[in-house]
Amino acid sequence: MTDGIWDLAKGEVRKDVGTHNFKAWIEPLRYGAVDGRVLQLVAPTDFLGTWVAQNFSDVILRRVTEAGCDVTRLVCDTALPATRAKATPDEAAPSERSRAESDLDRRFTFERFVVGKSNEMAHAAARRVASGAPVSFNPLFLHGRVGLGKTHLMQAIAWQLRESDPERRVLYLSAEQFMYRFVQALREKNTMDFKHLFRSVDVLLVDDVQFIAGKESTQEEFFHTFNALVNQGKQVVISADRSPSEISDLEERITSRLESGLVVDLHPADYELRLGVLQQRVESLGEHYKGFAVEEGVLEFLASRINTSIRALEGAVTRLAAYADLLKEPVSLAQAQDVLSDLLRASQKKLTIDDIMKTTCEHYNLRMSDMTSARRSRTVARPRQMAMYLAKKLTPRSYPEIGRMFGGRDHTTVLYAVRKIEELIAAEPQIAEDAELLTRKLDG
Ligand SMILES: Nc1ncnc2c1ncn2[C@@H]1O[C@H](COP(=O)(O)OP(=O)(O)OP(=O)(O)O)[C@@H](O)[C@H]1O
Repeated sequence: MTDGIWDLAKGEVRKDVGTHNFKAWIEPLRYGAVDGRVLQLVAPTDFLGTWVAQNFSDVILRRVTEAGCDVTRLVCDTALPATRAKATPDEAAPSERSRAESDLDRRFTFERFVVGKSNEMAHAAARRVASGAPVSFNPLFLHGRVGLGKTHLMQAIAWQLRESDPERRVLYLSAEQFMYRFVQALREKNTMDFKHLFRSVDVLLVDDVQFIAGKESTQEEFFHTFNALVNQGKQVVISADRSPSEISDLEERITSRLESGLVVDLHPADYELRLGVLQQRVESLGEHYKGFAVEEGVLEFLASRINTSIRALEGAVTRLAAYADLLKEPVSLAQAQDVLSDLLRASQKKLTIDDIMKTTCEHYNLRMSDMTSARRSRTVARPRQMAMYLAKKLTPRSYPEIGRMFGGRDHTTVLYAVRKIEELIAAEPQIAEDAELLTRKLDG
């Protein structure tokens, strides 16, 4: 490719993005090089480069390809990466790596997000923000343990907002990148540019905000950026691995600011959601690995056994797909257990009898002391038997051990309780439902 092709493509990009965007973001770019199918453009500042890569990649790549140079990825840096052709991915220049990380992931869209009970609130709030309607809660704060879909939802918001209005300035970045850029601006003594650029966005999405806890000047800058945007009625979306009040080393004023909008929790995925994600992954991997299939019961088994994170579920399916590709036949349950044995072991939940007692008490509205007391009234005795039954079913504890934990009871009492509940499950729908519900709650 030559400068000429870039000039040609630029003219078309201008039509796509409008004069305002063109002047602000595209005009300052210089043609760098084409390396394989990677187009390298040179940006005057780091921020501008990130912005272009995040907001205009698609249109630039399309127009350059139409102009005669087939490219599939855009890198926008302040300088040309040194002879990358020979570098392995691990050796690629650091700026190259951080640029790649700053791009939105194509897979993280609403279409590919499976909704279940545990994430429906977060999904609904994200959809609301992504609709682009006037802000009703600011910020939207999403939190949850690792791998439950925070980044996916944040990026889905960014994709949709950009798609519905390419003029809208939507910036997604991790808190770490925010800090990195801020420190760089300090070093290069251009904090004014930094402030101006961050404050001119329409929507700011900052992922993993717990990262800036304890980092004083970054927190300070983040706080001012945040306030400036919220005061102008610009939408802010934040994510973290815990709720604002649980992030230690975060200044009090920031915590209360973060709590001032809508705080939504992504809960660990329940069985149905896990199964839904597995089915979706098998379907989408089937497009790459022709004929990839698993035998009946395999996904149900994995959904019941892998309950750590959705990321772990995805990893499991990817591994099965690679295996099936070698095998050229549907994966059986025994093969899946074998191929994923390490994952299955790591996911085995260490459920305690205390957990079981607690959940059972919550369900029947009893006190923990009722589990170990000598009271025999039906309202207490039946739930206690249920808890014993669950303890036997869901933990490796023996009858005598369970008896000891339930207030020093004899092992025959536990044996009787287990049999009794089994009988009742077969005879009384209400008991069967209780047992099912509690098992789900405890076993993920
Ligand atoms: N509901 C869902 N439907 C489909 N895929 C999902 C869902 N939730 C999570 N995933 C997938 O699981 C993986 C992990 O999700 P994501 O990166 O969003 O997690 P996270 O909560 O941001 O975790 P971390 O804090 O580790 O960054 C991603 O590949 C994502 O696409």
